[in-house]
Amino acid sequence: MSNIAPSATRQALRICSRRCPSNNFSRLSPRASPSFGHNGRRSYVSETKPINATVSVETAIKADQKAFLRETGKKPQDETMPTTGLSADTMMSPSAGLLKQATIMDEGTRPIYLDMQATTPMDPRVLDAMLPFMTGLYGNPHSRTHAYGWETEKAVEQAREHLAELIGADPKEIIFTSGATESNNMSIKGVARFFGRSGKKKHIITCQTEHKCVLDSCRHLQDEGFEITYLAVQNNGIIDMAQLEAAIQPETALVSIMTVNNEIGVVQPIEEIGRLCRSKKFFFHTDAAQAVGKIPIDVNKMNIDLMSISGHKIYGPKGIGACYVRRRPRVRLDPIITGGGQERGLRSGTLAPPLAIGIGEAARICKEEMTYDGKRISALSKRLLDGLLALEHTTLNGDASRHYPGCVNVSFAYVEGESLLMALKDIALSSGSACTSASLEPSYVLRALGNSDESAHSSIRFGIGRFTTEEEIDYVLKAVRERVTFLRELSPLWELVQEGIDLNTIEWSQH
Ligand SMILES: Cc1ncc(COP(=O)(O)O)c(C=O)c1O
Ligand code: FES
Repeated sequence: MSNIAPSATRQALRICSRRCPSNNFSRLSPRASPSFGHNGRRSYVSETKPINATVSVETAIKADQKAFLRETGKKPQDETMPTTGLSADTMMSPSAGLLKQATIMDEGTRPIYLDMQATTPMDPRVLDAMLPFMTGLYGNPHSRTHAYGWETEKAVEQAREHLAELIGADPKEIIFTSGATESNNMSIKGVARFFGRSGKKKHIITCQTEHKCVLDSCRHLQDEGFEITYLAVQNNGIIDMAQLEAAIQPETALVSIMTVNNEIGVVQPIEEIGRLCRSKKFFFHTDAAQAVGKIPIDVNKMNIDLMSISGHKIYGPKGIGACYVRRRPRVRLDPIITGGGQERGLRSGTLAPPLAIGIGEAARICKEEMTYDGKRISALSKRLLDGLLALEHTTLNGDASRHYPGCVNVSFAYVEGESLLMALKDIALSSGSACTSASLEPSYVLRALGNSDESAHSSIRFGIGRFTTEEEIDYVLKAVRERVTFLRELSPLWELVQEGIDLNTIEWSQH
């Protein structure tokens, strides 16, 4: 096996040792984790094999890098990073050892990953749980006549239990889907179509800062004759409860308001919304893709009737999600995918057991480690935010206290966000949600907060997660400070501001 073969185990060691001050590699000994050599052959690291407990991560990474260079004969990084101006030597220096080495396809050094709202890296423990179901345990969980089916079904049902435990639900209320997009479509279109059939319940309330998949589901329902209220948000990104109450009609069938916003991290008053919906006797759906596993959620305490969950936002696999659908009082909905009647008839089709088991394991770990992760992420977030706000003309977008700390969205006045992203190529960041980052339009979420186009254009989202380290935050702070200063010095507007000129008083001539 190649010395530098990528493997879940080696990643696990790096990740764990970063989190544990004792550097005790053996604490999280992975079970049989596969390694993939360059020849593509698989081998397993045994569970009991002793792991060198004295090697520091830094040394391990550097040794890996050396082996990589020896084996491939490659230069560490060809020439320079054009936008950072860092030479290959600098990139490989001990301080730049933070830049992770790629574990796939000889990619060389990789940016620091701070885009946790787009997706999270899979926890190696999740991969360990999934692997047997991608190899020997390949039964169809819906097969009732033999052990292959039974063993897979048992594992899938255990995964369902883990998900249910994380949100205080009954396992029977968990429906596996392909992700939060499908869960949102299923909840909103499903409830609307079921109750809209009578012609009496054809009104839905949502909010302008929802994820595109919620807004788009609502647009489709508008085409089918439903009336939708898109609530505005206040300047802090939170909805106004009085406005929500005022929007209610006798025809209202559903309210859909997200728990944590994916662009600015604000947390909506879910418990209050749930109480209001229950008292008015219509259903409450929440897109909790960015909230589940990160902040405590209890579907009963919060009177949530439907909830969307995504696997890849909680250190699980992509392509799997879940929808919580309340049984008492029973939520009725028209299924979108029909056929064999799996998943209580709400989502037909053979389940993907490795993915379902993966999201279940991810949920189990989240429940167990939420307090620990929460404390770490809050401390890192404070360090980052304090450092960023120490730069002049820099502001946090969204409410500072009703806020999930792992999502920090900041506007840097007089700097163009896309230029800053380009200048920060050694850090994986985004100026908004992954699905809209292809377009250079200013974020509709920031616009809904009342931000100007300029402010929305100068915003960057920093996503902190389970495996982010203090060293990474410090690297990011230093890089942002240097490059914001550099870009501002190029800006004529910044020069005017430095001269004490109020830009609002300037009359720009038109050509
Ligand atoms: C708030 C929110 N809802 C829904 C989604 C879509 O989730 P999935 O990728 O699982 O379909 C995302 C992910 O981008 C999200 O952040
Ligand atoms: S080695 Fe310390 S937590 Fe994993």
